[in-house]
Amino acid sequence: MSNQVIAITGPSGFVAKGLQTRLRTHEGVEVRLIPRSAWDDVHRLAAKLAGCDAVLHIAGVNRGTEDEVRTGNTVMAEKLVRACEANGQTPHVVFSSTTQRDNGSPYGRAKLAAEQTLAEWSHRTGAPLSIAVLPNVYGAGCRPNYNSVVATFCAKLAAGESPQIIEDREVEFIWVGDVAERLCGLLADPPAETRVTRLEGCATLKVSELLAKLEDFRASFFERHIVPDLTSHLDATLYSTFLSYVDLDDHRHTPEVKADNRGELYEIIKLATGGQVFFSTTKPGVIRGNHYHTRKVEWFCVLKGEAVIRLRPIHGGAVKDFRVCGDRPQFISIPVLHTHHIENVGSEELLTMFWCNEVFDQADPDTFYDAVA
Ligand SMILES: Cc1cn([C@H]2C[C@H](O)[C@@H](COP(=O)(O)OP(=O)(O)O[C@H]3O[C@@H](C)[C@H](O)[C@@H](O)[C@H]3O)O2)c(=O)[nH]c1=O
Repeated sequence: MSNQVIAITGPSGFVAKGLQTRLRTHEGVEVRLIPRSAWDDVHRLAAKLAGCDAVLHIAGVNRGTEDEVRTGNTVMAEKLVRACEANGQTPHVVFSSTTQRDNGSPYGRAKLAAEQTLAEWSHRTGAPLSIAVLPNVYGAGCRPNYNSVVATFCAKLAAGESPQIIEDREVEFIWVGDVAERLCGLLADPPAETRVTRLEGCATLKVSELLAKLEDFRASFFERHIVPDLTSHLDATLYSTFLSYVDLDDHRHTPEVKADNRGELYEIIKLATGGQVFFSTTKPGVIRGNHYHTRKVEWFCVLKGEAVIRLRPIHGGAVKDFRVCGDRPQFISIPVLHTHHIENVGSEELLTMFWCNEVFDQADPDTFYDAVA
């Protein structure tokens, strides 16, 4: 795609923004944004499109009166064709259509008619045409209360409101980043004949299942302060989408301080599947620990100060010393059934970061006192 001029219609929409984000990484590609105002006059549109190698035609109207939906889809395709004809150009057009193209709704009919207009032009002129059929797209930046249940639910939940299930049907979802990747893939491979590509979503969920997931994200973020299980692509992208709707003022988290005469301890990052990250301060000369675990593993990393970490197998064996200092951070992993402690041997406060594979549970801490030496 290098040295190509690529026009994007509907550039303020979130799918188009996802494409712009992705195309930024392609060196030598010039992206030309076609604003809505250009569509008022075919000659102005033609001037904007002149010299373009490809057009990512993303602009469209998804909701509105029948007339608005027709004008915003079918008539736009007609204007695109006329503008290309006025320029005598045959750019590769990548058109974003919808899985609703076959459902007979005004929107579906308008999209299908737009496809047909473009296909007829492509057939007549030899211009390459790629039609991408998209399921329900979600991602950061999608306007709530418009045409995305994910955006509407995320915005409401993040604002402390309760979304309503209007129709609990199954919906196929695709993440905007995947749409951008797939559309760029089509863009890079102009077809000889009109090509219709159905973009598969990453999951199909009932609206109630989606709401349950997002409600869990809300509770884990605002109440439990824990990162949920993000192992699946759907959950990872839905979670990042949800967080993008959270007011920036709500992104500050203040952990509880657990202080005693040894220093302070803060649990900072808790992960439903990955345990927790925490850190402590330790006063000079003070020892923390002198305990072992039967199932938990921990990693220690001194970030500032000087320390000795000592381990001893509880069923017999010598004490092992690790001298560590913040000037050259190193992780020491602590095996189970090894009693251990950390001693601040420096003259200043010690700052240590820890990871444990379990979130600390006061009712079941798996921590047993046994002095190392
Ligand atoms: C917004 C919202 C939706 N819903 C339901 C209604 C629908 O059955 C389902 C999905 O609704 P939406 O995401 O609004 O839209 P949708 O799935 O009907 O349509 C979407 O699908 C794509 C294929 C189209 O191309 C897009 O343009 C988009 O409109 O969620 C609720 O129950 N509560 C709500 O608050």
